[in-house]
Amino acid sequence: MSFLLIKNVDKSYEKGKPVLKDFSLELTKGKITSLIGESGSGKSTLLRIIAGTENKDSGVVSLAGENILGPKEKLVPGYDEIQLVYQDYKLFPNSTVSENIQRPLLQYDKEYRFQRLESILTLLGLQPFRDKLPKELSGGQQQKVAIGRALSLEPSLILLDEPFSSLDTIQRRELIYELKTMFQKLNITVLFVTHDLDDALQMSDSLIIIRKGKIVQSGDVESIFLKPKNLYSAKLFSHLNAIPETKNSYIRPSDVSLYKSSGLKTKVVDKQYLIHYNQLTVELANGHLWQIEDKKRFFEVGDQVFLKWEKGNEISF
Ligand SMILES: Nc1ncnc2c1ncn2[C@@H]1O[C@H](COP(=O)(O)OP(=O)(O)OP(=O)(O)O)[C@@H](O)[C@H]1O
Repeated sequence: MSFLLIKNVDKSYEKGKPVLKDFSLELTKGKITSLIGESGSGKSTLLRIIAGTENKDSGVVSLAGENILGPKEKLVPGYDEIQLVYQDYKLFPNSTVSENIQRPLLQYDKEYRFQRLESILTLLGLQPFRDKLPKELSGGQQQKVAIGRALSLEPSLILLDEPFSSLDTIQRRELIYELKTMFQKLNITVLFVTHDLDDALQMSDSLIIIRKGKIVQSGDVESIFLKPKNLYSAKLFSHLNAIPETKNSYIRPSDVSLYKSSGLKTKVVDKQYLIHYNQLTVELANGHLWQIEDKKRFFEVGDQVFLKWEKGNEISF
């Protein structure tokens, strides 16, 4: 049964310029889902509508059967059980870590507040920083405080709006792993919005791809990778090489094998040293350029290289 239900939601800020178009989506309880889309595709608008802090023009959003209303329909916008975490943390700069985390709990009694605070500090490994100010913490630690603050109200749905964008790769990987494990343990439903496929895949196996306010494809990562519905979904995962004399057939660089003699004849025009292979740009007889992976780091610029791939690995639309 779906826990979060979004049905036929439309939203535009300006007449004739829809940001979300007949948008529908269902999430099951306790599942982490990544939503990926380029800048301006409507991701943040969608999250604000789900959180009840943005009005929609039409459609329905419900959580566990309860309709989520926008600011126009609800006196105090937002819901305790739905928490939105932003890229820029939005911490109170003059409040300590503990004060920031407890902030949403001010109307609760002292004992509950203290108990929530201690469990969150422990859960997120923030005990050593409890009396520090945000500016004394790293970006990753500040984001953990923001997530701790969101968790203080025991939400059942967490919406993450590009929360790792300002962190470096190592910090990001570590934090994503830590949070993913924690969300699973707490059985919290998470919708993680990003424009970075790597981050999306680190966080979950379930992916929604949106473009210009519409879902382009959704499902488990492997099935989207193996059977992308369109060029946009396919290109999110890797470069695509257009196969000559076909209409819309492509092959991924990782599926191409390199030979010294037989196969599709090409010439190396550029070589780039990458961590696991040399990335070669090769020119085909028709003048088209392909990208391929030289895992043995054998070929040099100017060499002839012949290419083959297994039948069935082509991606066709
Ligand atoms: N409050 C607003 N008022 C007017 N236009 C807005 C508002 N918020 C967003 N928009 C416009 O709606 C479109 C979608 O924006 P949105 O922030 O939802 O996309 P996004 O996918 O989250 O983009 P990004 O990754 O850059 O944050 C953009 O064209 C944006 O300029």
